[in-house]
Amino acid sequence: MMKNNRLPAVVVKDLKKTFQRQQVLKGVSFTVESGSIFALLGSNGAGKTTIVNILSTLKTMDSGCVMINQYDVVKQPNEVRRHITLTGQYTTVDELLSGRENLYLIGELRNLPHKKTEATALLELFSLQDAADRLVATYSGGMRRRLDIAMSLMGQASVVFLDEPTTGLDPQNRLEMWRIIREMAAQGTTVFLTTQYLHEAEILADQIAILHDGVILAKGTPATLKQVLPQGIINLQVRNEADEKKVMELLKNYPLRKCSYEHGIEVQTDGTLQQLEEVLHQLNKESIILEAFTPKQPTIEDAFFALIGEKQEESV
Ligand SMILES: Nc1ncnc2c1ncn2[C@@H]1O[C@H](COP(=O)(O)OP(=O)(O)OP(=O)(O)O)[C@@H](O)[C@H]1O
Repeated sequence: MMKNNRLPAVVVKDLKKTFQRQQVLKGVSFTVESGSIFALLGSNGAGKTTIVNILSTLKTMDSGCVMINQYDVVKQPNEVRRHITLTGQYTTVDELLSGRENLYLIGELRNLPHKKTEATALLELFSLQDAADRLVATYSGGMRRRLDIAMSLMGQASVVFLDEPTTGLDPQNRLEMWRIIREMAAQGTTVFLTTQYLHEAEILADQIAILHDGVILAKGTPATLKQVLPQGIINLQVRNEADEKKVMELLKNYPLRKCSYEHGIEVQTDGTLQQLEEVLHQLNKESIILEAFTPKQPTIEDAFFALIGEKQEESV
Protein backbone atom coordinates (compact mmCIF):
# COMPACT_ATOMS: atom_id res chain seq x y z
CA MET A 1 0.00 0.00 0.00
CA MET A 2 1.03 3.59 -0.43
CA LYS A 3 3.58 5.09 1.87
CA ASN A 4 3.06 8.79 1.37
CA ASN A 5 5.80 9.82 3.76
CA ARG A 6 8.53 8.70 1.34
CA LEU A 7 9.96 10.46 -1.70
CA PRO A 8 8.45 9.30 -5.00
CA ALA A 9 10.14 6.32 -6.67
CA VAL A 10 9.48 7.56 -10.20
CA VAL A 11 9.01 11.10 -11.47
CA VAL A 12 8.32 11.65 -15.17
CA LYS A 13 8.00 15.20 -16.53
CA ASP A 14 6.99 16.20 -20.04
CA LEU A 15 8.47 13.12 -21.68
CA LYS A 16 8.61 13.24 -25.48
CA LYS A 17 9.69 10.66 -28.03
CA THR A 18 9.41 10.50 -31.81
CA PHE A 19 10.22 7.49 -33.99
CA GLN A 20 10.96 8.55 -37.55
CA ARG A 21 8.10 10.98 -38.07
CA GLN A 22 5.65 9.44 -35.57
CA GLN A 23 5.45 11.31 -32.26
CA VAL A 24 4.66 8.50 -29.83
CA LEU A 25 5.01 10.47 -26.57
CA LYS A 26 3.83 14.07 -26.69
CA GLY A 27 4.59 15.24 -23.16
CA VAL A 28 3.91 12.53 -20.59
CA SER A 29 4.03 13.37 -16.88
CA PHE A 30 3.28 11.29 -13.80
CA THR A 31 4.65 10.32 -10.40
CA VAL A 32 4.81 6.93 -8.71
CA GLU A 33 4.89 6.71 -4.93
CA SER A 34 7.47 4.45 -3.29
CA GLY A 35 6.15 1.03 -2.37
CA SER A 36 2.98 1.43 -4.40
CA ILE A 37 1.59 -0.44 -7.38
CA PHE A 38 1.26 1.75 -10.45
CA ALA A 39 -0.51 0.55 -13.60
CA LEU A 40 0.04 2.11 -17.00
CA LEU A 41 -2.94 1.36 -19.21
CA GLY A 42 -3.19 2.03 -22.88
CA SER A 43 -4.42 0.48 -26.06
CA ASN A 44 -2.11 -1.38 -28.43
CA GLY A 45 0.66 0.81 -29.71
CA ALA A 46 -0.11 3.62 -27.25
CA GLY A 47 3.54 3.78 -26.19
CA LYS A 48 3.57 1.83 -22.90
CA THR A 49 6.64 -0.25 -23.76
CA THR A 50 8.41 2.87 -25.03
CA ILE A 51 7.84 4.51 -21.62
CA VAL A 52 9.09 1.41 -19.76
CA ASN A 53 12.15 1.26 -22.02
CA ILE A 54 12.99 4.92 -21.41
CA LEU A 55 12.45 4.64 -17.65
CA SER A 56 14.67 1.57 -17.50
CA THR A 57 17.46 3.25 -19.55
CA LEU A 58 17.05 0.96 -22.57
CA LYS A 59 15.92 3.76 -24.88
CA THR A 60 16.72 7.45 -25.04
CA MET A 61 14.13 10.23 -24.82
CA ASP A 62 13.95 13.28 -27.08
CA SER A 63 13.17 15.63 -24.20
CA GLY A 64 11.74 15.69 -20.72
CA CYS A 65 13.00 14.49 -17.37
CA VAL A 66 12.84 11.09 -15.68
CA MET A 67 14.06 10.47 -12.14
CA ILE A 68 14.13 7.01 -10.52
CA ASN A 69 14.78 7.07 -6.78
CA GLN A 70 16.08 10.63 -7.29
CA TYR A 71 18.56 9.54 -9.99
CA ASP A 72 18.35 11.03 -13.44
CA VAL A 73 18.03 8.34 -16.16
CA VAL A 74 20.05 10.42 -18.63
CA LYS A 75 22.80 11.69 -16.34
CA GLN A 76 23.03 8.73 -13.92
CA PRO A 77 22.00 5.62 -15.88
CA ASN A 78 24.24 3.27 -13.88
CA GLU A 79 22.74 4.38 -10.57
CA VAL A 80 19.27 3.94 -12.05
CA ARG A 81 20.14 0.42 -13.24
CA ARG A 82 21.24 -0.53 -9.73
CA HIS A 83 17.80 0.35 -8.37
CA ILE A 84 15.55 -1.20 -10.98
CA THR A 85 14.72 -4.46 -12.61
CA LEU A 86 12.85 -5.08 -15.81
CA THR A 87 11.02 -8.33 -16.30
CA GLY A 88 9.29 -9.87 -19.22
CA GLN A 89 10.99 -10.76 -22.42
CA TYR A 90 14.49 -9.95 -21.24
CA THR A 91 15.50 -12.66 -18.78
CA THR A 92 16.27 -16.11 -20.06
CA VAL A 93 15.47 -19.17 -18.06
CA ASP A 94 17.86 -22.10 -18.63
CA GLU A 95 15.75 -25.21 -19.10
CA LEU A 96 18.59 -27.58 -18.28
CA LEU A 97 19.09 -26.14 -14.81
CA SER A 98 16.79 -26.35 -11.81
CA GLY A 99 14.87 -23.29 -10.62
CA ARG A 100 17.29 -22.83 -7.73
CA GLU A 101 20.34 -23.17 -10.01
CA ASN A 102 18.92 -20.53 -12.34
CA LEU A 103 18.62 -18.14 -9.40
CA TYR A 104 22.17 -18.93 -8.20
CA LEU A 105 23.48 -18.30 -11.70
CA ILE A 106 21.98 -14.82 -11.75
CA GLY A 107 23.35 -14.25 -8.23
CA GLU A 108 26.84 -15.13 -9.48
CA LEU A 109 26.55 -12.96 -12.58
CA ARG A 110 25.46 -10.05 -10.41
CA ASN A 111 28.07 -10.82 -7.78
CA LEU A 112 25.52 -10.94 -4.97
CA PRO A 113 26.95 -11.75 -1.52
CA HIS A 114 23.82 -13.53 -0.19
CA LYS A 115 22.62 -15.34 -3.28
CA LYS A 116 21.57 -18.54 -1.47
CA THR A 117 19.43 -16.81 1.14
CA GLU A 118 17.91 -14.54 -1.51
CA ALA A 119 17.17 -17.48 -3.81
CA THR A 120 15.44 -19.41 -1.02
CA ALA A 121 13.28 -16.40 -0.08
CA LEU A 122 12.29 -15.82 -3.71
CA LEU A 123 11.46 -19.50 -4.29
CA GLU A 124 9.13 -19.27 -1.34
CA LEU A 125 7.55 -15.97 -2.39
CA PHE A 126 6.90 -17.34 -5.87
CA SER A 127 5.53 -20.68 -4.56
CA LEU A 128 8.33 -22.60 -6.24
CA GLN A 129 9.91 -24.20 -3.17
CA ASP A 130 8.59 -27.69 -3.96
CA ALA A 131 9.83 -27.52 -7.54
CA ALA A 132 13.07 -25.70 -6.66
CA ASP A 133 15.38 -28.60 -7.45
CA ARG A 134 13.59 -29.92 -10.52
CA LEU A 135 14.79 -29.09 -14.02
CA VAL A 136 12.98 -26.06 -15.46
CA ALA A 137 12.20 -28.19 -18.54
CA THR A 138 9.53 -29.87 -16.38
CA TYR A 139 7.90 -26.55 -15.29
CA SER A 140 4.50 -25.34 -16.53
CA GLY A 141 4.17 -22.02 -18.36
CA GLY A 142 3.00 -20.24 -15.20
CA MET A 143 5.91 -21.62 -13.15
CA ARG A 144 8.41 -20.47 -15.77
CA ARG A 145 6.91 -16.99 -15.79
CA ARG A 146 7.20 -16.87 -12.00
CA LEU A 147 10.80 -18.07 -12.08
CA ASP A 148 11.55 -15.51 -14.76
CA ILE A 149 10.30 -12.70 -12.52
CA ALA A 150 12.04 -14.19 -9.47
CA MET A 151 15.33 -14.18 -11.40
CA SER A 152 14.96 -10.54 -12.29
CA LEU A 153 14.39 -9.76 -8.60
CA MET A 154 17.73 -11.23 -7.46
CA GLY A 155 19.66 -8.29 -6.05
CA GLN A 156 16.67 -6.67 -4.40
CA ALA A 157 15.86 -3.88 -6.80
CA SER A 158 13.53 -1.32 -5.27
CA VAL A 159 11.62 -0.52 -8.47
CA VAL A 160 10.30 -3.39 -10.57
CA PHE A 161 8.98 -2.90 -14.10
CA LEU A 162 6.57 -5.62 -15.14
CA ASP A 163 5.60 -5.36 -18.78
CA GLU A 164 2.27 -7.23 -19.14
CA PRO A 165 3.13 -9.83 -16.47
CA THR A 166 -0.05 -11.87 -16.80
CA THR A 167 -0.55 -11.88 -20.57
CA GLY A 168 -1.11 -15.45 -21.70
CA LEU A 169 -1.51 -16.88 -18.18
CA ASP A 170 -4.51 -18.99 -17.19
CA PRO A 171 -6.81 -17.66 -14.43
CA GLN A 172 -5.14 -19.66 -11.66
CA ASN A 173 -1.64 -18.50 -12.57
CA ARG A 174 -2.92 -14.96 -13.00
CA LEU A 175 -4.26 -15.02 -9.42
CA GLU A 176 -0.92 -16.32 -8.20
CA MET A 177 0.88 -13.50 -10.04
CA TRP A 178 -1.48 -10.95 -8.46
CA ARG A 179 -0.65 -12.34 -5.01
CA ILE A 180 3.08 -12.01 -5.75
CA ILE A 181 2.71 -8.45 -7.04
CA ARG A 182 0.81 -7.45 -3.88
CA GLU A 183 3.40 -9.19 -1.72
CA MET A 184 6.26 -7.38 -3.47
CA ALA A 185 4.57 -4.03 -2.79
CA ALA A 186 3.85 -5.03 0.81
CA GLN A 187 7.59 -5.67 1.24
CA GLY A 188 8.30 -2.12 0.06
CA THR A 189 9.06 -2.69 -3.63
CA THR A 190 7.59 -0.19 -6.08
CA VAL A 191 5.78 -2.07 -8.82
CA PHE A 192 5.32 -0.39 -12.19
CA LEU A 193 3.18 -2.53 -14.40
CA THR A 194 1.74 -2.25 -17.86
CA THR A 195 -1.31 -4.27 -18.62
CA GLN A 196 -3.91 -4.70 -21.27
CA TYR A 197 -6.35 -5.99 -18.65
CA LEU A 198 -8.33 -3.10 -17.25
CA HIS A 199 -9.75 -5.31 -14.54
CA GLU A 200 -6.24 -6.22 -13.43
CA ALA A 201 -5.31 -2.55 -13.04
CA GLU A 202 -8.53 -1.91 -11.19
CA ILE A 203 -8.02 -4.55 -8.56
CA LEU A 204 -4.23 -4.32 -8.16
CA ALA A 205 -3.12 -0.76 -8.59
CA ASP A 206 -2.96 2.07 -6.10
CA GLN A 207 -2.71 4.49 -9.02
CA ILE A 208 -3.62 4.08 -12.68
CA ALA A 209 -2.56 6.25 -15.60
CA ILE A 210 -4.32 5.97 -18.94
CA LEU A 211 -2.08 6.67 -21.92
CA HIS A 212 -3.73 7.68 -25.16
CA ASP A 213 -2.52 9.48 -28.24
CA GLY A 214 0.84 10.32 -26.67
CA VAL A 215 -0.44 11.89 -23.46
CA ILE A 216 -1.78 10.75 -20.09
CA LEU A 217 -5.49 11.13 -20.52
CA ALA A 218 -6.34 10.54 -16.88
CA LYS A 219 -4.65 9.36 -13.72
CA GLY A 220 -5.73 8.59 -10.22
CA THR A 221 -6.88 5.82 -7.95
CA PRO A 222 -9.29 3.26 -9.43
CA ALA A 223 -12.09 4.91 -7.42
CA THR A 224 -11.28 8.41 -8.73
CA LEU A 225 -11.11 7.22 -12.31
CA LYS A 226 -14.53 5.66 -12.02
CA GLN A 227 -15.87 9.07 -11.06
CA VAL A 228 -15.06 10.51 -14.47
CA LEU A 229 -18.14 8.65 -15.61
CA PRO A 230 -21.67 9.82 -15.18
CA GLN A 231 -23.10 7.70 -12.38
CA GLY A 232 -26.33 6.92 -14.18
CA ILE A 233 -25.54 3.80 -16.14
CA ILE A 234 -28.53 1.53 -16.58
CA ASN A 235 -28.64 -1.86 -18.22
CA LEU A 236 -31.91 -2.69 -19.94
CA GLN A 237 -32.97 -6.02 -21.31
CA VAL A 238 -35.87 -6.28 -23.72
CA ARG A 239 -37.75 -9.29 -25.07
CA ASN A 240 -36.70 -9.46 -28.69
CA GLU A 241 -34.75 -7.91 -31.50
CA ALA A 242 -37.64 -5.75 -32.70
CA ASP A 243 -37.92 -4.11 -29.26
CA GLU A 244 -34.20 -3.74 -29.13
CA LYS A 245 -34.21 -1.76 -32.38
CA LYS A 246 -37.09 0.40 -31.10
CA VAL A 247 -35.22 1.20 -27.88
CA MET A 248 -32.05 2.08 -29.77
CA GLU A 249 -34.09 4.53 -31.87
CA LEU A 250 -36.16 5.95 -28.99
CA LEU A 251 -33.13 6.60 -26.81
CA LYS A 252 -30.77 7.66 -29.55
CA ASN A 253 -30.06 10.99 -27.84
CA TYR A 254 -28.43 9.18 -24.92
CA PRO A 255 -25.00 7.52 -25.13
CA LEU A 256 -25.90 3.86 -25.77
CA ARG A 257 -23.90 0.65 -26.00
CA LYS A 258 -24.97 -2.90 -26.83
CA CYS A 259 -24.44 -5.26 -23.90
CA SER A 260 -22.80 -8.62 -24.42
CA TYR A 261 -25.98 -10.48 -23.35
CA GLU A 262 -28.97 -10.95 -25.67
CA HIS A 263 -31.18 -7.89 -26.24
CA GLY A 264 -29.26 -5.92 -23.65
CA ILE A 265 -28.65 -2.19 -23.97
CA GLU A 266 -26.59 0.06 -21.75
CA VAL A 267 -27.86 3.63 -21.37
CA GLN A 268 -25.85 6.46 -19.87
CA THR A 269 -27.86 9.15 -18.13
CA ASP A 270 -26.67 12.05 -16.01
CA GLY A 271 -27.72 10.12 -12.93
CA THR A 272 -30.67 12.36 -12.06
CA LEU A 273 -34.07 10.94 -11.24
CA GLN A 274 -35.53 13.22 -13.88
CA GLN A 275 -33.57 11.58 -16.71
CA LEU A 276 -34.32 8.13 -15.38
CA GLU A 277 -38.04 8.94 -15.40
CA GLU A 278 -37.75 10.29 -18.92
CA VAL A 279 -36.11 7.07 -20.16
CA LEU A 280 -38.81 4.92 -18.56
CA HIS A 281 -41.55 7.19 -19.82
CA GLN A 282 -40.35 6.87 -23.41
CA LEU A 283 -40.25 3.08 -23.17
CA ASN A 284 -43.65 2.97 -21.52
CA LYS A 285 -45.20 5.16 -24.20
CA GLU A 286 -44.19 2.61 -26.84
CA SER A 287 -45.34 -0.29 -24.63
CA ILE A 288 -41.89 -1.78 -24.46
CA ILE A 289 -41.67 -4.42 -21.78
CA LEU A 290 -38.44 -4.66 -19.86
CA GLU A 291 -37.19 -8.13 -18.92
CA ALA A 292 -34.57 -6.58 -16.69
CA PHE A 293 -33.64 -3.13 -15.48
CA THR A 294 -30.41 -2.80 -13.52
CA PRO A 295 -28.33 0.17 -12.44
CA LYS A 296 -24.68 -0.60 -13.03
CA GLN A 297 -21.53 0.17 -11.05
CA PRO A 298 -19.13 1.78 -13.52
CA THR A 299 -15.84 -0.05 -14.01
CA ILE A 300 -12.45 1.25 -15.07
CA GLU A 301 -13.23 -0.27 -18.43
CA ASP A 302 -16.19 2.09 -18.77
CA ALA A 303 -14.00 5.01 -17.75
CA PHE A 304 -11.36 4.00 -20.28
CA PHE A 305 -13.84 3.82 -23.13
CA ALA A 306 -15.65 6.98 -22.05
CA LEU A 307 -12.38 8.92 -21.93
CA ILE A 308 -11.13 7.60 -25.23
CA GLY A 309 -14.54 8.21 -26.81
CA GLU A 310 -14.55 11.83 -25.64
CA LYS A 311 -11.03 12.33 -26.93
CA GLN A 312 -11.94 10.93 -30.34
CA GLU A 313 -15.04 13.15 -30.55
CA GLU A 314 -12.90 16.18 -29.72
CA SER A 315 -10.49 15.42 -32.53
CA VAL A 316 -13.23 14.96 -35.17
N1 LIG B 1 12.11 1.36 -32.60
C1 LIG B 1 10.99 1.83 -33.17
N2 LIG B 1 10.99 2.36 -34.40
C2 LIG B 1 9.87 2.86 -34.95
N3 LIG B 1 8.66 2.88 -34.33
C3 LIG B 1 8.60 2.35 -33.10
C4 LIG B 1 9.75 1.80 -32.45
N4 LIG B 1 9.37 1.36 -31.21
C5 LIG B 1 8.04 1.62 -31.11
N5 LIG B 1 7.58 2.20 -32.23
C6 LIG B 1 6.20 2.66 -32.47
O1 LIG B 1 5.79 3.42 -31.37
C7 LIG B 1 4.42 3.15 -31.03
C8 LIG B 1 4.32 2.73 -29.58
O2 LIG B 1 4.91 1.45 -29.41
P1 LIG B 1 4.97 0.70 -28.00
O3 LIG B 1 5.57 -0.65 -28.23
O4 LIG B 1 5.63 1.57 -27.01
O5 LIG B 1 3.43 0.58 -27.65
P2 LIG B 1 2.69 -0.28 -26.53
O6 LIG B 1 1.71 0.64 -25.89
O7 LIG B 1 3.68 -0.93 -25.65
O8 LIG B 1 1.91 -1.33 -27.40
P3 LIG B 1 1.60 -2.91 -27.12
O9 LIG B 1 0.56 -2.95 -26.07
O10 LIG B 1 1.10 -3.33 -28.46
O11 LIG B 1 2.91 -3.53 -26.73
C9 LIG B 1 3.96 2.09 -32.02
O12 LIG B 1 3.25 2.73 -33.06
C10 LIG B 1 5.24 1.49 -32.54
O13 LIG B 1 5.07 1.05 -33.86
